[in-house]
Amino acid sequence: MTDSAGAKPLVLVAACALVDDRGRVLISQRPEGKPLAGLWEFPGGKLEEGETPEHGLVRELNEELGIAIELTSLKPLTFSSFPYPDFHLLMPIYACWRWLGQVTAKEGQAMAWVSPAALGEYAMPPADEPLKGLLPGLLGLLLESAKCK
Ligand SMILES: Nc1nc2c([nH]c(=O)n2[C@H]2C[C@H](O)[C@@H](COP(=O)(O)OP(=O)(O)OP(=O)(O)O)O2)c(=O)[nH]1
Ligand SMILES: [Mg+2]
Repeated sequence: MTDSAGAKPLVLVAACALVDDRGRVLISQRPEGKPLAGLWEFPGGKLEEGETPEHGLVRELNEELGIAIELTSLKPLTFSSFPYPDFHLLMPIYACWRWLGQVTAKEGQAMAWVSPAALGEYAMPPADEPLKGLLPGLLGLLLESAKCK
């Protein structure tokens, strides 16, 4: 097996589908100079040492978007596990319907609010490809089964 256990570092990234009152999700474009530049992703980033996924995501969304989120507003949605050439990505993805403040591109990134059904029109990292088809149904299920808003 080429992708044997322990061969590559495991990188933990937490990401979030922020959902607005029209049911659209926020994606942002990875800037020039970063790996996977130009691709559209869910806001979030690498966890720091000792950080839980929820705390890391609250920090990242504040840094990247200037918003404040309560830990309990982050609803686990699904995850991605993907073998990049240099590392293995493990990325829990949350959904969030509630935040404080105006969503602002703090790092100059391009942003778009898109219908979950239209995610297929955007070029996203390979780790996100399976999510495109899953998200509309998963968000609907989560909304039906829990008080998310
Ligand atoms: N945030 C995010 N990262 C993703 C997604 N899909 C995906 O493969 N990734 C990968 C790209 C990167 O290898 C990694 C995130 O790393 P990053 O460098 O953007 O992390 P960061 O926001 O902490 O940025 P930095 O401080 O390291 O510059 O996860 C996604 O939907 N959202
Ligand atoms: Mg990031």
